[in-house]
Order: sequence, then structure tokens, then C-alpha cells
Amino acid sequence: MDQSDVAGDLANILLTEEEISAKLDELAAKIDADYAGQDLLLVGVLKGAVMAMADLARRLHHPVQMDWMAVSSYGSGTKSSGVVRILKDLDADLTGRNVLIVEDIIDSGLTLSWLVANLRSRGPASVEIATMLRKPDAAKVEVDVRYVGFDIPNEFVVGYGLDYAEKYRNLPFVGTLAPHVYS
Ligand SMILES: O=P(O)(O)OC[C@H]1O[C@H](OP(=O)(O)OP(=O)(O)O)[C@H](O)[C@@H]1O
Ligand code: HPA
Ligand SMILES: [Mg+2]
Repeated sequence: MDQSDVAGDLANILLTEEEISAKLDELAAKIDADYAGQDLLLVGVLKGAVMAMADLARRLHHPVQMDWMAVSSYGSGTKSSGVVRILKDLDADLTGRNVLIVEDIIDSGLTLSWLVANLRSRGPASVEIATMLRKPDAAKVEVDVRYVGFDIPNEFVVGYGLDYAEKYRNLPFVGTLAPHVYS
């Protein structure tokens, strides 16, 4: 998809590619320091976290392992159903591991609070969260997050992994959609 094809669908650009890149550098440096000399398993949450996971992992100097889980609570809409389904489980055994969940966004918090409880029940040494985006005003449950890229307003955003009806994930920036896209 040529990005000029979707330009008419966007209302606003919230975060540029450069802003995202600089933030990833910061987060990676913190993670490298915090886990120095320790085992670390990155768990990416499909599909939205693909970009954040790939870009963050490449900035780490730490010998991490990477695994993936697919859960879905949004389907094709703009509201969380609150019901989280596992579409694909991890391959790794979490017993005694330091787990860092990598997410694109914490919106209501329902997905992550469910996922953290689920992963904690598997006997890991630790479970922490790194998310690129968080919407503080949308929180329905509090989630304890160790690494946050950006707090953003309570608006539906797309790009950098985030979709609307499976589109716009490949935009290298984060933006909001024009109203006509929803109608
Ligand atoms: O904090 P919450 O309100 O629970 O929302 C956050 C979750 O919603 C999105 O996933 P989605 O279910 O859309 O799946 P996707 O990553 O495949 O798009 C996003 O990637 C998070 O996993
Ligand atoms: O703002 C959002 N955009 C896309 N997907 C999402 N999943 C939760 N919040 C969002
Ligand atoms: Mg989605």
C-alpha cells in the first residue's frame, strides 16, 4: 500500500517515525540496564506488537529470546469486548524465566491485566510489561507497567502495528483516522 493512498484517511499524526525511534532507543537502554546479566524472554502480543517487538529487540544488546502469543479482544471494531481469547499460545515454558511482555498499546487495560495474570500462573521468575502507547484516560483496570513509550489521549489510533479492521498496521507513524473512515 502506497502511503499516499491512505493519506486521505488520516485526521492527525500523533507520533512521527522519528519520535518513535528516539523513544525506542531510550526504552532499550533501560531494559538493557535493568536485565544486565539476567535471562530475558520477550513475549510479543500479536498482531499489534510486531513492529514494537522487532524494533525494540534490535536495539537491545542483551541476548534475549523471543516468543509470541496471539490474543484478541477487539475483533474488527474500535471497542474492547473485554473477553480475551488465546488464538495462539506461547511455545516457551515460563518456569523460572524473566518475562517481558511487549505490547503496542494499553487502552482499557483489560487485555494486559488478563495476560499478566495468565502468564504469572505459569511459574515465571518475573513478569513485566513494555508498551509503546498507553491511554491513561481509558483505563478500566490499573495495570502496573514498567516501560511506557508515550501516554496518548483517549482517541482511537492506527499505525505502527495498530489497526482499524486490520488496515493501517504498516504505517510507520501513529495517527488518528478521519471520521469518514468509520462510516
Ligand atoms: O487495553 P485494551 O483495551 O485491552 O486494548 C489493548 C489491546 O488491543 C489491541 O489488540 P487487538 O485485540 O486489537 O488485536 P491485534 O493486536 O491483533 O490488533 C492491542 O494490540 C492490545 O493487545
Ligand atoms: O486505539 C487503538 N487503535 C487500534 N487498536 C487498538 N486496540 C486498543 N486500542 C486501540
Ligand atoms: Mg486490533
